[in-house]
Amino acid sequence: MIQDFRETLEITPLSAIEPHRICVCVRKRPLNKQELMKKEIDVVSVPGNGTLLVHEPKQKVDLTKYLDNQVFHFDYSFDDSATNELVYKFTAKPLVQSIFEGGVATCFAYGQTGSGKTHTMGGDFTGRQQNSSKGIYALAAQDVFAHLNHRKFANLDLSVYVTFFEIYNGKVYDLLNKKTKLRVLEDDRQQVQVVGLEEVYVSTTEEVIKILQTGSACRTSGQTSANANSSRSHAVLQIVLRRNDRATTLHGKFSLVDLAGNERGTDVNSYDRSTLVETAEINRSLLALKECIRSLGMNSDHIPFRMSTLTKVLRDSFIGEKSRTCMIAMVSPGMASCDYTMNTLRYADRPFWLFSLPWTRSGWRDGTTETKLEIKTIIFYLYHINYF
Ligand SMILES: Nc1ncnc2c1ncn2[C@@H]1O[C@H](COP(=O)(O)OP(=O)(O)OP(=O)(O)O)[C@@H](O)[C@H]1O
Repeated sequence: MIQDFRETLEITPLSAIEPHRICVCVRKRPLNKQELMKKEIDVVSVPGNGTLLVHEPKQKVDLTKYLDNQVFHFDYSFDDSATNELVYKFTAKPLVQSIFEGGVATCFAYGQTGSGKTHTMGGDFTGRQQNSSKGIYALAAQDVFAHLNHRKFANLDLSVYVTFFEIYNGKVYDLLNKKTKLRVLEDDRQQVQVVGLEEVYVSTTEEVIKILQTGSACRTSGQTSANANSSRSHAVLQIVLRRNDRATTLHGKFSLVDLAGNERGTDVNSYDRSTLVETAEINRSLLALKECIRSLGMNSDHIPFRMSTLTKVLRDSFIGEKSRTCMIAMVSPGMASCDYTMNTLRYADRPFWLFSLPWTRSGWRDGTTETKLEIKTIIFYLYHINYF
């Protein structure tokens, strides 16, 4: 049924859309060896134009079979044939320019365990070996050096630094300094500082790749039902541009975040206390991130960045006119992952949908409270009855 349905779909090639402050994309990975061996059915279709469909085979009471096709829309949707280079071109690449213009950019990889976050950010795997030059981290670094030497930005007199750290169970560990545990402090001007974080000066992509290899090797990992080498922490690579003045003033910052898997407790292989605490902490920080992105998209005056260490250290990403964010939601294509895939898509879909609501526009502030309340109620009611 899925095959027949797919043949009716019109495939649209990828094309760039107008850049905006928050970009939400989805990437489907191919079925892996184990899934192929188990003859798993691929239930995800990506016809292009930002659309992704999840097919759920169902049965009516009279036992006739039918397909329940759930449709999701994003800025971009990448199918299982997309390479890291292609994903990079439409997601993180447009953000590189913004940091040269003095902005703060953030790119998140989000998804279920084993859905391809580390593959996308850090590079493809051959067994346990990762090709770090083919991930979004390295591709972004390469572009940063290309911009640095471009005549348009050469007169800014900038230098490039990197930091690489992980957040595990709400604590920050420096991956470039023997996994030293660091404190996160907020000063009276609400500036968040990770005290003692190693910031390394770099002048070539190769240096960044070396740093990535050293740092990734220290990252906290474990085993889940979907991934034998699962990252249990959020990894953050920051590419920092500083002016070559006496105070090495901050010019722009790009944070590239490989988030821990969004699985529920049932996904992990052991049920000891530490695993449960770890899972609860991961889910809590992902919820905090969602709330911050939603508030950012709604132009809210209050961004709840204190809800978790992850959002605290990324405070700059949610505040300020010049901040730009890209979220890449990864999905596994197999039928067995269907529930998790739906969870990921709903997580990424909801804030995106909210951005187009009237209260996210500047003119909204001028309306009367009663009208605002009425419009909000009607829209929430329509959403509730699945009108959209
Ligand atoms: N687009 C892709 N093409 C080919 N292989 C992929 C793709 N995405 C992921 N994989 C493979 O799937 C496996 C799991 O991917 P990866 O480790 O990136 O998952 P993850 O989302 O980071 O998982 P976790 O949250 O458990 O760390 C790896 O062997 C990886 O090479």
